[in-house]
Formats: sequence, C-alpha cells, structure tokens
Amino acid sequence: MKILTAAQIHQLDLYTQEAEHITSLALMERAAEAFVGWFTKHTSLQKEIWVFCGRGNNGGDGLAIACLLINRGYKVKPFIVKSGPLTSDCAANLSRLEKMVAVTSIVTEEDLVKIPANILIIDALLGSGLNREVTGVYAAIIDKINATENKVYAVDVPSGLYSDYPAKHAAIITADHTITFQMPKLMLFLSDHEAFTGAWHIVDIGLKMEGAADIVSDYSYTDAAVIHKMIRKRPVFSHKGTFGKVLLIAGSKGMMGAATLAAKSILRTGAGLVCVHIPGSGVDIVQTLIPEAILSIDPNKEVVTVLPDIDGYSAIGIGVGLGEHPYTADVLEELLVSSVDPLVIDASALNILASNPHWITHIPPNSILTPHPRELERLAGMKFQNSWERLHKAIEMAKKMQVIIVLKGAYTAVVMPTGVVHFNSTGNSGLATAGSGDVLTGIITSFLAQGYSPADAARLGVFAHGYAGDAAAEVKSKAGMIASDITEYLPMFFLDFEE
Ligand SMILES: NC(=O)C1=CN([C@@H]2O[C@H](COP(=O)(O)OP(=O)(O)OC[C@H]3O[C@@H](n4cnc5c(N)ncnc54)[C@H](OP(=O)(O)O)[C@@H]3O)[C@@H](O)[C@H]2O)[C@@H](O)CC1
Ligand SMILES: [K+]
Repeated sequence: MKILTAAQIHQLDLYTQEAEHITSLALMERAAEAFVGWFTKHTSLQKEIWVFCGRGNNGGDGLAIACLLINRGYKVKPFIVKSGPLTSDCAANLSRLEKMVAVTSIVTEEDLVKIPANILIIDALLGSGLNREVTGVYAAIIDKINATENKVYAVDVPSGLYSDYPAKHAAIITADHTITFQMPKLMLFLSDHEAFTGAWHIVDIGLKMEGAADIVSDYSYTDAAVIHKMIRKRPVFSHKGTFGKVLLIAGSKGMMGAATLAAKSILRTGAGLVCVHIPGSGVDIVQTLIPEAILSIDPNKEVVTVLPDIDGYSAIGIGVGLGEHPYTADVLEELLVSSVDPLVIDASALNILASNPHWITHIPPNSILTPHPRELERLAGMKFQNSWERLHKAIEMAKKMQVIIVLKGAYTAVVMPTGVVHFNSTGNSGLATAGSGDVLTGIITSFLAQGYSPADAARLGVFAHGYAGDAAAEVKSKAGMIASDITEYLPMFFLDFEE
C-alpha cells in the first residue's frame, strides 16, 4: 500500500468524490462512521465523551462523530473552536449537531473549562490540514487535554502532528489511540512519535485506491495484500536443489546459538539445503541442535579464520555470532571481494564493516544489510538525534552504497537502493529479544536462495519474521516468547500465505 502525503490524500479524496458522484460532506460522514465503528467496538457506553473539534474538516469529522455517538446512546459533550471561520462541511455538521445538543464554543483561552477525570476524549482539533506551528487557543486546549489522565482517541492524526514531516513545536496531542483514515501517514512510523499517536489503527473510508495508481510515493506499507502477490507457490515437481542452497558463515566460541538459530530459520523458511561454516568448537552444538544442517568446519576452534569455497551456493549470509577477530575480518573482506552476487550481511559483519569503511565499495550491489539502530549509527559513523534523521541517513546510505538496508525496529524499514522505503506491518515488542535478528537473517537469506529478488527477499523476510512473532506471542505472550519460538512459528506464515 502506498503511503501518501496529506496533499496526495486530498487528491484521492477529490478523485473518489468525482468517481462516485458524492459530496465532500458525504465522504466526511463515511469517515465519521468508520471512526465510530472502531470506537464503539473498543469503548463502553458508561463514560461521558468530550469531543474537541477544530474549525477545519478534522473538526467536521469530530462533529459528525458526536452526532453518530449521540444517536447510539453515548453521553457526549462537544466543543468547537471558533477562533476563525469554519470550513463549509464543518459548519454543516455544527448546525446538525446543535439541533441535538448544546455545543460549547471556544474562541479564546478564557473560554476553556476544567476537564474532569474519568471521561473519554476525542481529539478532532487539527488533522492533515496542519500547516504551521500550533500556538494560541489550539495549543492551550492541547496542553489541557494532555494534562489529564483521560484516554484520548485522535481522529486521523493526533492534533499538532504533521502527517508528512516532524513537528518542531511542543503542542501535540498525546493520544492513547489514533484512528487514521484509509492509509497510514508517514509520521506514524517514527518511533519518536509513539508518545503522540499511541496505538494506531487504520479504518477504511472507501477512497477509490485506483485513483492513486499514478501518484508517485517513495514510501509504502508492506501489508498482507502485498505479500500475497509476492509469494510464489512451491512447484510440485521439485527436489531440494529447486529451493536453493545456502552458505551461512556464522558463530564463534560462546556464540554458537546464533548460528543455530539462523540455520534453523533458513530451513524453516523452505530453502533446500544449508551449509554452516563454523569454528571447530561448535560442531557438536550445531550438529545436535540442527541435524538437518551440513557443516563446513573452520580449522580454528574459536573463530572463523578461513573462507570456505563459495561456489555453487544460491545465497550466502554472513555475520551472526561471528565476533570481530582480525582473522574473521579478513574472511569478510575476502568474501566481499570475491563475491559477485548479493550477500546478506548482519551483526558482527556490520561492525567489522563499520571499522573498515573502505571495504564498503567491495559490497556486491543489492546486498542486504540488516542493522539495528546502533549498528546503523556505527556504520554511518555518527549518532542520530531522532528517528527522522536515522531514516534519512539510512536512505542516503542505501542509495550511496547501492544496497538494501533493513533498518530493524517497530515497522522495520526496508530501504531500497533507489531510496524507496517499505515499512513492515507485522511484529510486536516480543521480537525485541536476544537472537531475533539471527532468525531474521536466516529467513531473508533463505528467501534469497529460493530465487526471490533481493528486494522481495528482504520484504518477505521481514514480514514473515513479524508474522511468526505475532503467532508466537498469541500463545507464549510478548514477554514470554524467545527467538527460537519465532522459528517454531514460521510455518504459520506459510500456512496462511503459501497454501
Ligand atoms: N481523505 C480523507 O482522509 C478524509 C479526510 N477528512 C478529514 O479532513 C481532515 C483534513 O481537513 P482540513 O484539510 O480541513 O484540515 P484540518 O486538519 O482540519 O485543519 C483545518 C485548518 O486549520 C488551519 N490550521 C492549520 N494549521 C493550524 C495551526 N497550527 N493552528 C491553527 N490553525 C491551523 C488551516 O486553515 P487556515 O487557518 O490556514 O485557513 C487548516 O485548513 C483530515 O485530517 C480528516 O480528519 C474527512 O473529513 C474526509 C476524508
Ligand atoms: K486530530
């Protein structure tokens, strides 16, 4: 799904109105119904609801929501900011609501009343039309709402947050839930914004998506529909060579678990064969824990010191549990220089690269690098001030290095060499656990070996990893799940997407 800017969504709005011969007011009603559909499913009739409405269409949504909630028996107290003229749809909904209940006007800060405890708040002050710093009466209302302990539900976006770029001002609603229309906005994916957005949910308001076909966006959201199109059926007439042969260069003394987790994930993702190159001391561990793997045994007992023969493999992954011994670093350099096909590079291999930035030019184009934020900082040689800067540095690096950067975190960003970013839709905080990254590396390498393009392998891998993590969390809980559970639940992904 494309992630559009506020201006592009407005374009899609107009397209829908024209294609369906409906008015903007009718579209506003649909948006209000979609919000109310979500809201009534997740809240009770018991508490009074205060709805704060601005003078634009976000406020118009709020007023329409208030009408619908009153009709459903909720106790509603609406407010309207009248510091300037209302949009026509906002005014139309205000007169409708005024026939049902008294609407309190707020013109200046003096009109603000004390907000009681134990109510619910709907924030419909400012939406995607935000175009300047929030000050004055809007800022005063936002501060007052934020100062209460009440649950806050933001309509479309938390008021004060721009949809497409970070805000510099402080007056931004801190919502518990954001119910966003039709598609997620770019700002919902930045970790710094979680405090404002709370948990966010997409509700469908029936915009005609074919109207977005020609709209260019550098951002997209990898949802289930995208994955269904991407994943291929396994051919009936097949043998293990059909599904690729992986070489995994991994492990060091005390870090053999990483090699095992990645190797097991490679097989659980469907590759035909995995050969793991490990130091001698890991043989019993890896062979016992994963008898399906073939071993290539390094002459050194503790660390990898020799690059095995790399011919004949359909994909190679390097880095998990390797450590950064100088001999191991030499192996990485040799691999980068001698490989022409894209590699999957993770963990220790990324740190070795960070210490040897001049090797970056040897990385085969379209290789997949899977850093977490700290590893990206090391690679970039700088500390990031915030998640916006981090994302943009990743984009700059992916373009410059002509690689795919999988920037791990909530909504993992898969950044293409073109600069296009695909945010992932699966996963949960339970994935932030030791060994989770090793599992991801295994999954991505496995898809690459099975003939998926590096771009698809990265997106599929991240999605499947999150999906398995969600399945694991349902049974084991977010806190209780561990990395090997992600591997164990990988078949759930294939059951749901491949069969
Ligand atoms: N397709 C969809 O998704 C649909 C979207 N819909 C809804 O429409 C919403 C967008 O509505 P919108 O364009 O009218 O803008 P909104 O956010 O209400 O702002 C209103 C006005 O406030 C002003 N203003 C700006 N910044 C300010 C500031 N800092 N402090 C004070 N004032 C400020 C500025 O006006 P100005 O003062 O510049 O004339 C601006 O125009 C969207 O979020 C969704 O809820 C649905 O109804 C239907 C389908
Ligand atoms: K809002």
